[in-house]
Amino acid sequence: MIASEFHSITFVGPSTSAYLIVRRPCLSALTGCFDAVSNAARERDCRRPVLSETPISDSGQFLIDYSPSWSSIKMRIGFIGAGKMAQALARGLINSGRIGAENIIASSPKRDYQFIDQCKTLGLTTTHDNSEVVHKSDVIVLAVKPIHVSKVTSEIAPALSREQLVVSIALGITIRNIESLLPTKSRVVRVMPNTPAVVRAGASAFAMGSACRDGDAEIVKDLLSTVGFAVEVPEVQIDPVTGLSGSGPSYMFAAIEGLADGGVKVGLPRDLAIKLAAHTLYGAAKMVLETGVHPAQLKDDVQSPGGSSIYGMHKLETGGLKGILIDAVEAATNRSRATGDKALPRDFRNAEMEKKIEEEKTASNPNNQLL
Ligand SMILES: NC(=O)C1=CN([C@@H]2O[C@H](COP(=O)(O)OP(=O)(O)OC[C@H]3O[C@@H](n4cnc5c(N)ncnc54)[C@H](OP(=O)(O)O)[C@@H]3O)[C@@H](O)[C@H]2O)C=CC1
Ligand SMILES: O=C(O)[C@@H]1CCC=N1
Repeated sequence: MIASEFHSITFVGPSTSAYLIVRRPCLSALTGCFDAVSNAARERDCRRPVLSETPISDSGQFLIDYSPSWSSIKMRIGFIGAGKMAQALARGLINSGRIGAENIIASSPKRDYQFIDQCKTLGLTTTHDNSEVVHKSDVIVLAVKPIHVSKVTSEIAPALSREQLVVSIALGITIRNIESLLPTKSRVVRVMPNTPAVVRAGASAFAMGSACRDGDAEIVKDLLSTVGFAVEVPEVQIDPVTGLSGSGPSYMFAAIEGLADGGVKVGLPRDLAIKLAAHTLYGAAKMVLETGVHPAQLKDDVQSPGGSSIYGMHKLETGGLKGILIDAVEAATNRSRATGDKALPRDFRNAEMEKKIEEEKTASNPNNQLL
């Protein structure tokens, strides 16, 4: 807790609100007082506190409301790396109306104007200085390729405080590794999102680091739920999530393309074929989610005896459709695991890891290229 930011808490009424005197109206002020506030809240059987957006008096008095979610806090989000996934998340968050573009900053080393133009179109603040992102953010998203993680963590470490949450979306890099690269007790969360976050139809899983506080999982879930489905998982499941939903949009785009090619082959115009294919995947996914019926049953409902779809299905199974999908998820999961191991600085590897990395190099990645 930063003493200069925290003055006192006075409870008002039985359970739903209190006054907190702080000097700065930002999340760090609230999270800085978090222990005191949550202890007081727990005693009163209250839920997570939310700070009012504006002072209710000239003396820096803010209202804490215990009933709503964290979403009304003015959270500042910083992206280290402003590539495809960072932009998808930023665009999804902004389009939700929950986070203003003025509260998002993104950094990239590129001094050409493409990155700046893309971010400016979104209304984001941009910088080439990663520490500036840290200075201006409550939540810092590491959105760089795995090979750049150790470099950017060493750059941001001196500027980082325990009041900030570090969210890594980097392929394969473990929480333990990121924690080792940052100051002791840094609050680290590992997230695997996917690009449909851009249209707020993402699927993300997250795992909490060892120094995270009560309430951090809610902050992350709240943010990710703004751009789609979000679920907390044990970290051991993050590589499998990467193989399935993190990488999955690419499989599904290929499926749409393939279905559309089929449509074109049998005489449909290309643009119509793409629309029909996309709506078909969208509708099938929506049915699974909204009916709760097992996909095998929904598939059977389409296939009349001797009808067209069982003929199509026979072709797909002759080609091993489900087996290929299983192989794809498994291969991508293994690639995620191996990438994380290889991207570790040598100091963090042990003999067992080195052996696994060497085996993986020879078996499945003869060129051993890092991403
Ligand atoms: N794309 C996807 O669908 C998903 C990606 N991810 C993960 O997200 C991370 C980013 O992926 P993605 O957005 O696709 O990749 P991109 O290459 O599009 O973005 C990476 C960004 O990081 C920037 N960068 C490189 N070095 C630094 C540095 N030292 N400081 C700050 N920024 C730097 C790059 O700039 P420059 O272009 O100048 O090199 C680029 O803008 C990866 O770890 C990936 O595995 C996770 C889930 C899904
Ligand atoms: O392929 C990649 O590197 C990233 C990770 C998950 C999806 N895309």
